[in-house]
Amino acid sequence: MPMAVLIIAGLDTGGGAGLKADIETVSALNEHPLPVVSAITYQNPNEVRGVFIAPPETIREQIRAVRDAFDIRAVKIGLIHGGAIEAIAEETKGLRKILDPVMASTSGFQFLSPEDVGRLKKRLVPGSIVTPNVPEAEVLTGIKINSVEDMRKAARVLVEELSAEAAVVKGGHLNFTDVLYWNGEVFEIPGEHAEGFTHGTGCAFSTALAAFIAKGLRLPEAVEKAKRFVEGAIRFSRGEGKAINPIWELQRDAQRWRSKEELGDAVNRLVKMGELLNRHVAEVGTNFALATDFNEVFAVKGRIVRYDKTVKPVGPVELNASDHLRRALLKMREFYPEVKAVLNLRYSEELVEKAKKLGLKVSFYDRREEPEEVKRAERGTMEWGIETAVKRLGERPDIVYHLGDWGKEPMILVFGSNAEEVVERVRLLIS
Ligand SMILES: Cc1ncc(COP(=O)(O)OP(=O)(O)O)c(N)n1
Ligand SMILES: Cc1nc(C(=O)O)sc1CCOP(=O)(O)O
Repeated sequence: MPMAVLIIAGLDTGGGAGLKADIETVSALNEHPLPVVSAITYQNPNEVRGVFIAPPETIREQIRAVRDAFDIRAVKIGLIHGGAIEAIAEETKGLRKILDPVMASTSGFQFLSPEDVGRLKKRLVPGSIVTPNVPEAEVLTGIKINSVEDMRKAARVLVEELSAEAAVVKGGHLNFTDVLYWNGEVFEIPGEHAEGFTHGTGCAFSTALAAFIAKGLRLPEAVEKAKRFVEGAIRFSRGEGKAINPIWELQRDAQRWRSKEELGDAVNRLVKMGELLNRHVAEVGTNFALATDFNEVFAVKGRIVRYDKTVKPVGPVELNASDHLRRALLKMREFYPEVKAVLNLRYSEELVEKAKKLGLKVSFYDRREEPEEVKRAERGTMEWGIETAVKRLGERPDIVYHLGDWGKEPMILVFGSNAEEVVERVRLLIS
């Protein structure tokens, strides 16, 4: 049965941080969110314009309503106002609290005054698991933090002098290592830089921590899992809200499933063109790649090869079963994100002419023009080639070909906005 997690936080109208991120986080981790609105912010992905503070009594009544009906296993406290601190402290007495001391937005809007910070230290830090980032830990402890050693000192002060149950000082602003001080022990949780949007990371981390605590995990394990959850939420973040994506795992898995099905069906239709396709299969084999919205790429393991008079896929459709096409596709998607699929055919003038006659947009690159530094680099040729072809045409190419080079087979790449479109283009080209 899902565990109830009480969330006291503000609403971000931009849909990036605050309650929306918190509710998604708890739901994604399969627990039950109990959202208590502490403030309504007027913000978009670029700026916080203002904030309406919920009166303390409305926060009190919201908490009471759910305390009376749910078995609350953890409380996450995010953006709050100084005036509500007393009510929150009273109404959450006896509950396990995770306090994200939100002081300012990344864009610079100040949520807590110095007096409010003083009240927070006195009334909510004691007994809570506090999750400050480096600037917040500096304000709370007065310690200047430039190293992991300084993070350890700050975490220790939060527990031993300010009476927190535990402190997690997050190293995102420093070196990605988080420092947990708990039960007299220091734990270092290393992390890695994840590429993506980071707005809302503090909210998602503390809420994921609350959800893992609600599941009954020991604190060090809960911190480790919350950190990995947030790394995924950054890596699989999406452009709309310019923020982390707490439901990344659900969306990623759904997209993986759909893409595998779509490509599998398309490969089946393609191999039905066996005899016609046979002579257009490249010497190195033909592969067929399909990208998800998260830029994960499926392809045919072992490629599609000639087989007697027909063709056959060597293995099944799998994630990361392509190197060349994956890189070509991802580069094309940097210019044209709507392009999702690509397939390679053996080069022939006949196919290029046919493509032009069909009205497809054709471009090319010449490997002999590849700059020396790209040639020397391990893996830059496909990316350079696609960029060159895109820039040469000045619009989205449907077909990109190259004439090969020493030891490199000439090739035609057929792009499409989905796997079916690529199959259809191949059908028209070879028929
Ligand atoms: C309603 C609301 N709550 C929290 C924040 C802070 O978000 P952000 O600036 O992205 O900082 P982190 O949560 O990522 O540390 C907010 N802007 N709005
Ligand atoms: C080997 C090769 N070179 C290509 C090119 O366009 O230059 S296409 C290709 C075949 C597909 O490779 P993969 O299975 O790594 O995607």
